[in-house]
Amino acid sequence: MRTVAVVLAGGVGQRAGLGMPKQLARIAGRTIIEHTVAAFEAAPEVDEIVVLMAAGHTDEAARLVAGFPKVSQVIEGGASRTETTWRALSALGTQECRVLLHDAVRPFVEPRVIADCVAALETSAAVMVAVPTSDTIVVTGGDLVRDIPDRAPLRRVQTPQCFLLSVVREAYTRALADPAFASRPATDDCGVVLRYLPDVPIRVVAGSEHNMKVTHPVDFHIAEKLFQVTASVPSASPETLRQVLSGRRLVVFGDPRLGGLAAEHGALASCLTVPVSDAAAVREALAEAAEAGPIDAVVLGAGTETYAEPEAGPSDGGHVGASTEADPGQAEAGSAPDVVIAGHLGALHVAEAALPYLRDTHGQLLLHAPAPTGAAGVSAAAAVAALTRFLAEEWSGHGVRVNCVTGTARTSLDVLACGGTGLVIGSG
Ligand SMILES: Nc1ccn([C@@H]2O[C@H](COP(=O)(O)OP(=O)(O)OP(=O)(O)O)[C@@H](O)[C@H]2O)c(=O)n1
Ligand SMILES: C[C@](O)(CO)[C@H](O)COP(=O)(O)O
Repeated sequence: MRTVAVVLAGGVGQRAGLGMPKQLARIAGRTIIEHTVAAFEAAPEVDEIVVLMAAGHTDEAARLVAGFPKVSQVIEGGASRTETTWRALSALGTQECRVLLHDAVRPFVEPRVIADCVAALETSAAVMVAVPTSDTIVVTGGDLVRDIPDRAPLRRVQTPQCFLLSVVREAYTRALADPAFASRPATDDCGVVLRYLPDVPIRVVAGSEHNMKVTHPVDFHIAEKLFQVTASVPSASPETLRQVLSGRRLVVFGDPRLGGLAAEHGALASCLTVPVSDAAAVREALAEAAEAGPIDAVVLGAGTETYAEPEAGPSDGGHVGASTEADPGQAEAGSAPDVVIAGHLGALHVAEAALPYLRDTHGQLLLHAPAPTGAAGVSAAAAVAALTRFLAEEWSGHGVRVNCVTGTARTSLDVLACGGTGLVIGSG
């Protein structure tokens, strides 16, 4: 039986107050709806994704999700969440399937939650995701407290809410035929099943505190921070790496290991050993590399391993390897530590020089952040992370992705292959 994830993005986001649907707001360089669709695209249990989008924004949604092969339809949503769900159910045809109804504005849904939901559908026709409440919940009447229910069995409800199609469709058919439903609509899909098919048990799967719903203005700040601390990339398979890298031209400043590893997967990698603290030298080197053909990715290498040599004393802030700085003594004695000069300034120089080439190929810039050790390392790493997020946002208009990594050459390849932007992997 196929499993279809339905991403409900039909709302207008009134409470968020952006003046546009909040699912189109960017967090960590990507719209919320893209993050959410990406979560289901990556879930092996999901075969197909159907997107329901607010009226007037379906073309934009279709453009945003065009790169996700599992997306089969982008449909206009309804005036209420219930109506949007009904449109989705109507679009799914008559053949039985598993349906995962998910709020587009819950972009942090975790692989474990999706897997648990699909597994629970093996034995239950209706599945809800929920977490215990850490607040005391009260029942009010006017401005008075009427009751304080026992907190232990209370749960806060999340999505996805998952069903066999025939079951959820029957519940909605009954609800829409009931004149009382319009005056007291359900706030979630399990509520429709509970009210109209009370004999169908609804299984509860443990949700996650990360699976927040972006609803109010403050949630954008929380979500941005959550993306920063939870960012990770899956380990790409050799087939994926070959698919992504084969025939692609990579220019790597420093880090010959990364260039070599990329070449093993079919990339055409050029490793440049120019001093990245010299903006003109970086520009010239890239111009020369571009003579050989379009550039798909530019990497500022020489990260962790080069900066965090154990023998580097705190006085010099770590040294920059010869692979990045042809002449490590280039940075003037007594000036900023090399880790700042090559790590931060080098990132600025490489980014500035790379944009014209990456714009042409809709390519990717990958910056290696210095290891966040010592005052110089910590501040340089933070600067490169902030630069990454800023450029990811700014360059998304050019179709150029920007990511940052502190880690091994292999992790860098995973980041190059992951399709994300604005990611800071391996440090905050
Ligand atoms: N007519 C609607 C209303 C809501 N939703 C979706 O249901 C999810 C949860 O709804 P909510 O947070 O209330 O989103 P909005 O309706 O956009 O927000 P608001 O109520 O503040 O306007 C969102 O992904 C939203 O896009 C939908 O598909 N169709
Ligand atoms: C479905 C839901 O996310 C479960 O908590 C919630 O009920 C949606 O409510 P909203 O008012 O449409 O955001």
